[in-house]
Amino acid sequence: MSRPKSLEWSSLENKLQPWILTALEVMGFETMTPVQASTIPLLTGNKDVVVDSVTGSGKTLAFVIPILERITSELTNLKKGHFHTLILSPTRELAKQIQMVIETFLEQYPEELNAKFPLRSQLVVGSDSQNVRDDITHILDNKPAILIGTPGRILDLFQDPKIKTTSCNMCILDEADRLLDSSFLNDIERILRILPKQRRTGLFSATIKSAGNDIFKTGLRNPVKITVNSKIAAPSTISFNYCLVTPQEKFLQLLHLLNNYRFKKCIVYFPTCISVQFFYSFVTYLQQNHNKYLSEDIEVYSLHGKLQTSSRMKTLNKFTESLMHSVLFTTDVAARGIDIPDVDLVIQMDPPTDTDHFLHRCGRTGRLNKIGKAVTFINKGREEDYIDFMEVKNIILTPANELLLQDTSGPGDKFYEITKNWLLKDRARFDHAVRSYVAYIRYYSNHSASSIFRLKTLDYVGLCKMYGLFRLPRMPEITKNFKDIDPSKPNGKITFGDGWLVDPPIDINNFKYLDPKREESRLKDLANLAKINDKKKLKFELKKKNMAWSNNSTTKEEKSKRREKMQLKRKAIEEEIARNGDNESSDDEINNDWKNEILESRKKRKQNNDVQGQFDDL
Ligand SMILES: Nc1ncnc2c1ncn2[C@@H]1O[C@H](COP(=O)(O)OP(=O)(O)OP(=O)(O)O)[C@@H](O)[C@H]1O
Repeated sequence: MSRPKSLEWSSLENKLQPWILTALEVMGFETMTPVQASTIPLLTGNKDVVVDSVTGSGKTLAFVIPILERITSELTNLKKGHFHTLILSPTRELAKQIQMVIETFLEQYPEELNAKFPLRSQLVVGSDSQNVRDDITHILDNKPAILIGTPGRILDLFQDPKIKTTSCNMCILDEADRLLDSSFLNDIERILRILPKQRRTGLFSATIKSAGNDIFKTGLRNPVKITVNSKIAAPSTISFNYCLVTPQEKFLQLLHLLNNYRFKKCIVYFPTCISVQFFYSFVTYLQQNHNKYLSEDIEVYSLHGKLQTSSRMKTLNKFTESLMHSVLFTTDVAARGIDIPDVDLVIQMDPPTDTDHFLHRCGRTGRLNKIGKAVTFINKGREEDYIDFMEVKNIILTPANELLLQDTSGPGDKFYEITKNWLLKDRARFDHAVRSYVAYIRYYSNHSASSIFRLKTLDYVGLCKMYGLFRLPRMPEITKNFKDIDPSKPNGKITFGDGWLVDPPIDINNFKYLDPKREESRLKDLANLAKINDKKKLKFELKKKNMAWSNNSTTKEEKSKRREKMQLKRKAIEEEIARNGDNESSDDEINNDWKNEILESRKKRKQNNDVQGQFDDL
């Protein structure tokens, strides 16, 4: 099969089924895109494919049409528990989106055919409202020919003997390089081993090169590589800009840009889930109380991997369908594949740790010949080398500082006061800010371009101010780095010149939670702590008076048991930090802020053990 000479649907050698052509007409897709013209004949005609084509170039239809063609040209009734095609996606949102595209086609599937050969699809993703048993019941009742899912949940499904994989003759990996990276590879290999060897396999991505030779772990047979526009890394309709900012003014500058630049829909990428949560609640407060910073006419949504599936899907729908100027605060969970045609502005609060993510994030705009703008904030005086670094990767970033508020000295300090005062009204906000800050340092320390994004040169004070903090959270990284920079500070104790970070402007013991229950439990903890301190004091006094207090105290045996227990606990915490990617976990200074982070994340994991994959954790 060769690529058709024109982009007309009718020019395909194997004519498409009439109902598929009707569906294309209804959708208004008059001609094929180049990637569709190249891929459809091959995948329909029994070839394995590896497809590399920029974001927004129409890869979804390049596999959806061959799937529907192949199923309906065979027209066989599936036995109970069997399915025909498996589509794998790294995120639930993308899986849902693919299913919606398939369902749009199926609306045109003729009734008389459907009566004899029903053709259905089913989503198989982690969800708060449906467990894997529900998935199985649905599959047994509805006999879907196409399953679209995320790797973890598909693997769970395949553990049930009622699900039969022997009829599966096609498997698609969308965002294949992501599915083949270390966090998913194991699951993908297990899934592919379960599927029949005699099947067609298709790999699709805008950054497939990153998967390297791992593509052959998918059991491809004589694959055809399809590369569209190999010289360009991104669609030419996207203008790539950067703005130089300082951490302290970064959020203020974001709001200024959103208030002043004309856009329809904008996606703002933050480096962590917790910073999305933090800035989303802050911006909601600002819109209600200080709307000069962000007009109430702009709708803001938040989407990240810690939200339950149903609310993630709802948010994405609302953002997609909104007719207002709307902004989505999100993480890399919405970086790949998500197709919202009206997005004309993408802002990255920080460059992503991975260059591929840069392309995928920016690729949410400028899709299929539409114009889009992608702005990346870069820390002034520290990260400018990133511009050259991206040029080497064929992405030319041009300056757009005119988008920024020009004189920030006064407004910047005023904005910090507003952020800080908002924090001071509720201790929960302060905790949230500390955790966001800690997570940010973790993100920064894991940056792949570590020679540009260096912890040692980070503006810690500015960063604290961005979160409205008034004291520097204790972290081994910071203590270490500042010890190195300023050895005159004894034991790494940091004073930061003006000392504002070590001397909180409030009595920390009287810093209250607004939530009465939380406050009650804090007061209880405080009282217990006081008791422990009293006990310690008493022991100390008794010892001083040289009295025999050993009868009251614990035996040596008990003490050594307790010490052992403490050591085990400490080891567990250190291991948890190591698992979370902190390469300084061996440091003795396991500090309170890290512990709080871990305890909090454990609590959350208990509440929602449904969270899936590392990517979805973002
Ligand atoms: N033949 C076509 N004619 C017009 N529009 C099309 C055609 N094919 C796809 N589109 C539209 O183009 C947009 C981008 O398509 P799609 O989401 O498949 O891109 P993609 O290459 O998968 O992007 P990404 O790499 O970001 O996942 C969608 O809105 C889709 O509806």
